Amino acid sequence: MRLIQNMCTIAEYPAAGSAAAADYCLRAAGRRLVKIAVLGASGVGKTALVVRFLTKRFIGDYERNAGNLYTRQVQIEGETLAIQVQDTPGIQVHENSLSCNEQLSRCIRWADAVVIVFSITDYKSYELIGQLHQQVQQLHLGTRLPVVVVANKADLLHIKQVDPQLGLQLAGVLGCSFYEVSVSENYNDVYNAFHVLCKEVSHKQPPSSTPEKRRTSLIPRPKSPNMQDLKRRFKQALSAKVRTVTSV
Ligand SMILES: Nc1nc2c(ncn2[C@@H]2O[C@H](COP(=O)(O)OP(=O)(O)OP(=O)(O)O)[C@@H](O)[C@H]2O)c(=O)[nH]1
Repeated sequence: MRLIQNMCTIAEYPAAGSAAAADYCLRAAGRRLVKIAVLGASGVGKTALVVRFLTKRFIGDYERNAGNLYTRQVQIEGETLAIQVQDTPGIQVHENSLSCNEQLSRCIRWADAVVIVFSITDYKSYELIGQLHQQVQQLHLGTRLPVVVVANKADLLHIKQVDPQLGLQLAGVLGCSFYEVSVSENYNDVYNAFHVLCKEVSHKQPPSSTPEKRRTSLIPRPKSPNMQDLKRRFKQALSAKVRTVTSV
């Protein structure tokens, strides 16, 4: 959708180079960077969620998502953080096994935090959560990546297939935070889900150095003059002058 593409899109499903360049720019501006991947089955409202968070607006229809990366700044506990949000293409399930392609694995590895979305109107999307969480853990062995489980489309109670309570229980078992939201009807819950994630990541990261400090460390200090060399050159200059005077 045009609106989405005009927003602060950095790259289409970033190749390692472009994502690294974007990271570099943000970090060079002295901002701490929080990278969030949004995962879930197709049609659960991932793009709608990301766009709602970034623009506060709900837009009904989107083209099928190819995976866009967006950036913006947020205030967390008085500090301005740069955040990047990676929207991912809907995940396909084949015979109950999750096919996690290379793009998706790269995206999970890249992330500092993950939002796993399901729709209360789609039981299969709920069943995917455990598998997605497992993928995240496998790709971040030895670290506990902050994960939020989001149950979306809370406004569609009349066609609900999953009791949001189940989502809450599962999130508890997996050790994740849980938010029940209606992207179409409520901005605050969406904001809170991302906010809590940013806070968790920022608490884990070391504080950033100021841009001023960075700049000074990048510019090499001039070498102190070599006194022996200066003396030698001075003597040479003097003797040349004497020679010129004698020859006159
Ligand atoms: N009623 C209602 N509809 C929603 C809500 N969130 C998203 N939708 C609709 O659900 C449909 C799918 O939303 P998308 O954001 O495109 O879903 P996605 O997960 O990005 O889909 P893929 O690109 O296929 O992965 C769209 O028609 C949205 O308008 C919600 O909270 N309530």
